[in-house]
Amino acid sequence: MTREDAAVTLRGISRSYGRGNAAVRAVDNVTLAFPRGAWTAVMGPSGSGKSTLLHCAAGLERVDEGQVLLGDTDLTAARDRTLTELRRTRIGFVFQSFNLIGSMTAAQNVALPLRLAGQRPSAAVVRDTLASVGLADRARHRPRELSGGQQQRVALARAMVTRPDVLFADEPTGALDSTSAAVVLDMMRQMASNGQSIVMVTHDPLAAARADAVIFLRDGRVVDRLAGASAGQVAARLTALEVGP
Ligand SMILES: Nc1ncnc2c1ncn2[C@@H]1O[C@H](COP(=O)(O)OP(=O)(O)OP(=O)(O)O)[C@@H](O)[C@H]1O
Repeated sequence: MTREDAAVTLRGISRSYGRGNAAVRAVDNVTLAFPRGAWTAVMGPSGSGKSTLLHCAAGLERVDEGQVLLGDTDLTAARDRTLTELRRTRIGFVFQSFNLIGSMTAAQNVALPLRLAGQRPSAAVVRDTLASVGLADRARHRPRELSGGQQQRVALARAMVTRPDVLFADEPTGALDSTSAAVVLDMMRQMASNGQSIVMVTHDPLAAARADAVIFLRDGRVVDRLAGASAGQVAARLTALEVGP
C-alpha cells in the first residue's frame, strides 16, 4: 500500500507504561497501514494493546518510538497545539461510554466540534448530520432523554460533523444491547460504504465481521489479519489467540 492509499500509517511504533520491572510494552514495534475508505477492526485478548494502539493512531497519546502519519501529516512531529487542532478537524472519535455533554441537547452536542473549531455551525448542517443517524426528531432531547443506542448515534453524528479523515471507535457497541448495536453497526457500514475511513477496537466478533478487515493483536504486536471474515471465523481466531501458546 502506498502512503496515498493509507488513511493512517504506523511505522515501528512502540508505547510503554511504567518503569523498570513494572514496565509494560503495551504496543511493541507495530508497522501497519489502515487503508483509506475502508473499515478496519482491531481485536485481541484483554491487555493486548488495542486501546493503546487506537489512542496512538488518533493522536490522543504520544508514542515512545516510531512514526504515526495521518495521510501525509506526521502526528509524531506535531506540537501539542497542532495536534489538538488536527484532532478537532481531521479526526473523529466515539467511545464506549458515548461521552456526550449531559447539559446540552443532541443538536448542541453535534454542533460542539464546529464551535470548538471557531465556526458558527448552521442549523441545516446540524439537522442534516442528526438526520444521517436517523435522529432528526430528537434534536432538542438531552442525553438522559435518549436510549443508549440513540446516544451513541448522537456521538457518531458529533464525530462526523467535521467530515473527519478518519473515524476512530473504541468499543462503540460495548455498552449497547444487541438490537441497538446492530443499528449503530449498520450506520458505520453505511459510512464506510460512502468512503469514510474507520478504525474500530472491539471485543465483539459480530461487530468485527461488519468491517472490511480485522487486525489481531497479541502482547502489543500484530499477529494476524483477516479480510471478509464471518463472525464465526473471527471468533475462532480470537479464541485461538486467547488460549494459544
Ligand atoms: N495508563 C496506563 N498505565 C499503566 N499501564 C497501562 C496503562 N494503559 C494500559 N496499560 C497496560 O498496557 C497494556 C495494554 O493495555 P490496553 O488497554 O491498550 O489493552 P486492550 O487490548 O485495549 O485491553 P482491553 O481489551 O482489556 O481493554 C495492558 O497490560 C495494560 O495494563
